[in-house]
Amino acid sequence: MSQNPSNDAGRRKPLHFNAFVMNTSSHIHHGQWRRPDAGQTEFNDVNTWIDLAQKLEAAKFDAMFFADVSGLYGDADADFDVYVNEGLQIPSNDPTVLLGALAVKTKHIGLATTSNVVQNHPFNFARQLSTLDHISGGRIAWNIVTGVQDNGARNYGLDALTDHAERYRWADEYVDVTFKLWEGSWDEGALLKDKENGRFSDPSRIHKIYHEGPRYRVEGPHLPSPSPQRTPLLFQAGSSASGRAFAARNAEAVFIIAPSPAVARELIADTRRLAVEAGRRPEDIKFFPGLSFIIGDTEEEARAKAKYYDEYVSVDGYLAHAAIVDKTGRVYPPDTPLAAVDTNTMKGFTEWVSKHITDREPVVADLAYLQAQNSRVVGTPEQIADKLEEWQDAGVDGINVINWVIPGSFEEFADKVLPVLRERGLAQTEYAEGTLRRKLFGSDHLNERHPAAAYRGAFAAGPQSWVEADALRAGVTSTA
Ligand SMILES: Cc1cc2nc3c(=O)[nH]c(=O)nc-3n(C[C@H](O)[C@H](O)[C@H](O)COP(=O)(O)O)c2cc1C
Repeated sequence: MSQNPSNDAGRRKPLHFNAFVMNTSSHIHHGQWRRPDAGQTEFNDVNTWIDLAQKLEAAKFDAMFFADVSGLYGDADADFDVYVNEGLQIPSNDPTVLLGALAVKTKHIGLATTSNVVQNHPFNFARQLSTLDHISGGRIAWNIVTGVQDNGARNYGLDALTDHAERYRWADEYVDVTFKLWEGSWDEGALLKDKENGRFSDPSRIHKIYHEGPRYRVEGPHLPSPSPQRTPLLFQAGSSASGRAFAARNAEAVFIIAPSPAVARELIADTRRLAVEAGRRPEDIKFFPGLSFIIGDTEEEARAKAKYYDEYVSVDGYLAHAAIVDKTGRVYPPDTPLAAVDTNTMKGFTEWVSKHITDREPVVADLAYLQAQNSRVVGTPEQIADKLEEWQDAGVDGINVINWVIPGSFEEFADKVLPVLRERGLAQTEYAEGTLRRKLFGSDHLNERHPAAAYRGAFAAGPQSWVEADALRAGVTSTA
């Protein structure tokens, strides 16, 4: 679908801006934590995050987006010295827990956490996010990830990272359980708080879900009552064929790393096409590339700053982060041609990079190069605004702003770039009222085209015991 980024008056539509962060010292731009102005070394201190969240809210960022991992990157059995030396996502703290603190210290900004299907049982996870959605007044988003680390899988009792296609089947069942709990278990009006008649809730409007699948058996009901959004806003970040199909069915926002607006355009068009095939509309999914900015009042100043940032670059760090392992968990050397890579990890990212480097043989080190160089925009606020217009013309709806240092990168972006973007209509000046989903899509709840909506009101007429549930499933199986 072609996007029309301008409104009737010819002004640009605002892009959404997320601050992309991680509860650790070295997230994306490795080595920068050594800079004197880098505050991310103090990530254990909750005030680092509260201060940042409040600054971002004052600047009208749409959301704070926390990445997360379940273990270490790299070779499954090699030493992990490089990660520890670099502070590369170890030590790191749980973002979902942190959101509880940020929720009470902010009022408007969206709060997105990343959680891998391996790390938490869906019943417990659904309860945690409902609780956070209550605490925050409906500002929670979930970045659904399936994990990319062997070590992350081994931390949860598996021998190795689950096969790529199977990970997405796992994610399908995982989200299915959460959708049943969030959307179907409690009907509207079930919560009474009727002091006179002594009825807290209405049992006829609260349902067990009797979910049974290959990995999970969950009876329900959901323990929390419905939170403002019920289902949190759903982010996703995979871009392989299975990843795009999963996003097309389930995601409301997709985080992409694209080497150029042209590649983003292709990826977006394809995912939107798949969304339509899945019964949704192209505009039901918003796309966010990750970009970082080096901002100068003049071009010379911006270039000089880039040189200074480069002095702190850790090549070892970028290579270690981009390390791609084969299916037995062994790291490919950086000069391995991408055509020779057979991986279970970042399949989509690897495929899209190989497809779009056409002037030479793409190699594993190009993945590190892309993170380090291609995602950065160096220039004056006006030049940055021009670049963002190019991304918007390619169909993106917002930007995940990747930081070099905390809080400086976001302060600079807020002070220097956002005013120029606002003049062009490219950034919001005020928050819209209501939940995060209402701010982005105009309604508190998932729209009726989303698969989770099918569970609304579905369980009153459904099975009322495991015996009935099993019989129903057996019937469905035998007629299938
Ligand atoms: C931009 C981007 C950000 C991601 N962030 C995370 C993350 O924070 N935690 C995580 O476990 N995986 C993360 N991933 C991994 C994806 O969720 C996914 O598991 C991976 O890309 C493999 O899926 P694919 O082959 O479909 O792309 C990210 C991937 C991309 C492209």
